[in-house]
Amino acid sequence: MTFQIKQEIASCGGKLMKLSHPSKKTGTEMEVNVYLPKQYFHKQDQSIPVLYYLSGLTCSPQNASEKAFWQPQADKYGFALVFPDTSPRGEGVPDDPEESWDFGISASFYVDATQEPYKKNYQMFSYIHDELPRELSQFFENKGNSKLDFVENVAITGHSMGGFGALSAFLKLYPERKYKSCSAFAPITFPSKVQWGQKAFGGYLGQEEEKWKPYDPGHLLKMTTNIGSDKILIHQGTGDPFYKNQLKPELLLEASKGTSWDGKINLNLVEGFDHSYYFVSTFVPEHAEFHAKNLGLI
Ligand SMILES: N[C@@H](CCC(=O)N[C@@H](CS)C(=O)NCC(=O)O)C(=O)O
Repeated sequence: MTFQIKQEIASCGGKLMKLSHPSKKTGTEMEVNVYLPKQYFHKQDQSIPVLYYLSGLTCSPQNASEKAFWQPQADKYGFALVFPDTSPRGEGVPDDPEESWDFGISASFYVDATQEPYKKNYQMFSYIHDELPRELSQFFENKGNSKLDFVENVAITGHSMGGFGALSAFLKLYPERKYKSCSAFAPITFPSKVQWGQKAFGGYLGQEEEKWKPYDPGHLLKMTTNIGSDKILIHQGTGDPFYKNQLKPELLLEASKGTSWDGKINLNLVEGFDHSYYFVSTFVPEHAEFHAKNLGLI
């Protein structure tokens, strides 16, 4: 199984590669964008770390590639970027019976579904955190001047549903130190407590709330022990229409009280910012610096 190169686009000092590949996990062709920073094109002694960016509801890999402005930051510090898709797509992939944009296609919530008819294709947790990094490593092995590290020296971030996906994966895989750092832009922080999350978890994982806990950051904080000085960086705009009813970062802070994550969640409420990429791109430089430090680049 390998990748097809759909397009290679010169961007900033490096190159954006638009790729697609057949996924065993989702049973579909998956699109993914990879940004190779300028350092990739000059021989490096050290391998180049990777930052994964998970997008929000209604997105494809294109939204963040085009308007989050990560590329100059990747060049500044020397990390590569991976922008996966937000769900499986294509013929036969079940969508939301209500035809809403908050569930189904482009709304996978990055979990491994256990419920019919979703479980066949909606295996996004295993796809993103296991299959995709392995496949990318193989594809890029012995290509170009530099080695890319898709598996070990990696960090994760995301926006909205993708912010949830980043928090969830970081905490769920924390015992094995899969991701060196985690940040999020306007994330859904405690999905079990809000309508978007209840609909998604109910549909993909079933109605039993116990089955939601292993993906829910609000519960994972209690199930995972912070072993050092690890912090999570979050920005949330106060003018975001989803802030008070779906995202609710205060719930995460509350849930962290008395746990090993108490005081380790750096929540920045930023006055007036909305939910859009105008907001995301404004705070990308701060998140880039945070991850660059944790990836050992500065
Ligand atoms: N389609 C929804 C908005 C959904 C939305 O805001 N999606 C965010 C992530 S949750 C996004 O990134 N949208 C794509 C974009 O801004 O490029 C609406 O009509 O209200």
